[in-house]
Amino acid sequence: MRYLTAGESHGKQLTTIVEGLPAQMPFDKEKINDSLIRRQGGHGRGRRMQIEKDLVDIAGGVRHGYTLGSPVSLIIQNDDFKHWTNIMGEDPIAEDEKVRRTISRPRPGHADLNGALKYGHRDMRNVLERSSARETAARVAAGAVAKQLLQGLGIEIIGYVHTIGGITAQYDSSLSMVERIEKSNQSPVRTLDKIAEKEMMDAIDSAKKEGDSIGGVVEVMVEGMPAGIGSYVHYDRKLDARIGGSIMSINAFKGAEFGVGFEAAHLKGSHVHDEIAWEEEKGYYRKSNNLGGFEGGMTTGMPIIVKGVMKPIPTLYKPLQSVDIETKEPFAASIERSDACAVPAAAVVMEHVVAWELANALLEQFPHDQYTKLQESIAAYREEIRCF
Ligand SMILES: Cc1cc2nc3c(=O)[nH]c(=O)nc-3n(C[C@H](O)[C@H](O)[C@H](O)COP(=O)(O)O)c2cc1C
Ligand SMILES: C=C(O[C@@H]1CC(C(=O)O)=C[C@@H](OP(=O)(O)O)[C@H]1O)C(=O)O
Repeated sequence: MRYLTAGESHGKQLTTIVEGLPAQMPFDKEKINDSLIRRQGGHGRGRRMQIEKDLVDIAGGVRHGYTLGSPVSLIIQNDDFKHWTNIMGEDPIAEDEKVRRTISRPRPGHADLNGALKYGHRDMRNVLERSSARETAARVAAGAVAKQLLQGLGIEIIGYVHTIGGITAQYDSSLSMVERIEKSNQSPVRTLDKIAEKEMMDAIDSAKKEGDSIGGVVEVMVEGMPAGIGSYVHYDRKLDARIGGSIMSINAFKGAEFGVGFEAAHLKGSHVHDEIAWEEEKGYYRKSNNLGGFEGGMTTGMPIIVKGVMKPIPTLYKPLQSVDIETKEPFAASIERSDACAVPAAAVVMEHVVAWELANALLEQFPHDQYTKLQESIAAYREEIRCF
């Protein structure tokens, strides 16, 4: 499976094309809309999210609630476009107007300067429009399709906030998937800890008041993946590496860790490696899950637990020093609007990019043109490894 996204932040629309889905897969557009709405929410978002109401339009690949096996085309309108038609329109504009609207002041921490240098854009709007995390709506749409593929195979996934601005959620690690889904969805900062939730919101509010921004850590949990998905035989087939790469590709994400992750540097092997056991009903399992569901680039069959760290939002009301690329003079950056914290939204994004990698790996290992055949193959494989 593969997908492409197109569209600028203040352009007409975002387009996602998903190719390689099996035919006959139940397809519920409302599930995509639920994911899109979840991504938009969260304490700390800026004014743009009051303008947008992300809803998907299906423009191909689906008929009467089932996939056809042809590319699925997903469209999300940018409601803000109506305010940007002369800035973002495709027709040429008068030279003086162009000069007046040119952005020549790069923001530290964003893609502005590097993108301008690389593509030769003297107007950095040509960079920021596509480097904007508006594109994550298109990725969530693709991931929401992947989630539907996973659900029919008994695989559930949820993302929630672990840390915001140094406040870390404390939650019972034995919380079930259903409890995690409920708590994450009910929380305005998508965390599982009510007490931390209040502190996180306060941290966001005070950063905002100071004209600053904060980042955090997001965790994704997956249940129901069979063991042995991915491969150890080649670097680019290691599923944990692929997931890590896709997490790092989310705007502002700076790292990913599985299970105990970086903490492994301080622990003895006997406190890291998960002992193996077997029972007739569930087959092989681990007595602990310190490695977060991966060994040798393959799933262990235990829940996947993966975290991603998001840096603070780069666009700040509090000015940072930069250099105007026209005058080469230093200036203190000032802005019109921005999120103060988008970690809750990023939890939803990460959930969906991980879902995509899992669905893709399953289809790679069990290639099928028809969804029911994929379901049968996975069921047979589960049975085969249970009594292996
Ligand atoms: C959901 C989400 C919302 C974001 N909102 C903003 C924002 O309002 N302002 C901003 O400057 N950056 C925002 N970012 C981060 C930038 O898009 C990101 O820092 C930028 O693309 C540069 O990429 P890098 O940080 O990965 O190097 C957001 C990121 C995510 C995931
Ligand atoms: C539009 C979204 O996020 C945007 C991501 C973003 C950035 O620089 O990444 C900057 C802001 O855009 P604007 O300048 O239009 O306010 C955010 O609102 C979204 O998440 O849908």
